[in-house]
Amino acid sequence: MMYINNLSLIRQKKVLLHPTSFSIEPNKLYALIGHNGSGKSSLIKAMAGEMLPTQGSIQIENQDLRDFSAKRLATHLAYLPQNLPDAGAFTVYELVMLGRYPHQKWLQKPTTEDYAQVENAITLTKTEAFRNRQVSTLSGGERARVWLAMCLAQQTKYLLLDEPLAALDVVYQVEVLKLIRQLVDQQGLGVVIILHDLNLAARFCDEFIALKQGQLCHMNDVRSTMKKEVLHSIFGVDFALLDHPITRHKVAVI
Ligand SMILES: Nc1ncnc2c1ncn2[C@@H]1O[C@H](COP(=O)(O)OP(=O)(O)OP(=O)(O)O)[C@@H](O)[C@H]1O
Repeated sequence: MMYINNLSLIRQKKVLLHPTSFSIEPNKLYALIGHNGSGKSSLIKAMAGEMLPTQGSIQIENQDLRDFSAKRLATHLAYLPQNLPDAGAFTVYELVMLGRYPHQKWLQKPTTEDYAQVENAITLTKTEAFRNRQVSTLSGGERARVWLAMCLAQQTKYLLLDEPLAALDVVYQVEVLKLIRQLVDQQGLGVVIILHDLNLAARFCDEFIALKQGQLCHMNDVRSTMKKEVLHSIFGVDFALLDHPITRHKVAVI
């Protein structure tokens, strides 16, 4: 389990996150939603240990995040930031292999397990076709899948993904969500994913976590979230709910 205990974030006198408590279970896929600027990236950064809490704490497997070395933390959780870093001259294969770093010993060559996990991550994300290309030469969507492959190669219990679909075409948006759903169901991962598409979130996720002006304003399952009054309370606009054969709930802003 991952526990967020009374966490608040203040930067330059601005409250990014008011005191917030909730927990993340393995075997569940959580959609983190809310307006632009509501604090989603800040919260996920803090959960990844990339932003220090102003107050409160985050615990993973009953230990405070601040007590983990960066390397050991990276064996528990993988974080995909919204703005992907420059991968320099790395090839796709080399970048995905970097995901194995937390499992490797100092100056040790990759093990059979490392090679196997890299192959698996490349296959799952359908990035074989450009495995030997430099990451910098890839399209935005291809690059996003490669960084996801690096996170998967890390083989962690928790995945924290900040808008991983933003650069993907409609086909890959669904492909990636199907893959993440499969990892949750078959390998028991706990995944938090920032999404703006409520229909995709309703189709693939188990729970919604909603922020509004730095406040956790709602956390509940899909059925309890996909209601006009709940969505109105989160986003402040009117929604129509339409029947849809696959998603069960189809949302339209009106
Ligand atoms: N280090 C910082 N110092 C001051 N303000 C910050 C800092 N980081 C974020 N903010 C502000 O905090 C608010 C929340 O930012 P955050 O990136 O968490 O929002 P978000 O919900 O992820 O938004 P989006 O959907 O646009 O990505 C924004 O108003 C942002 O400008």
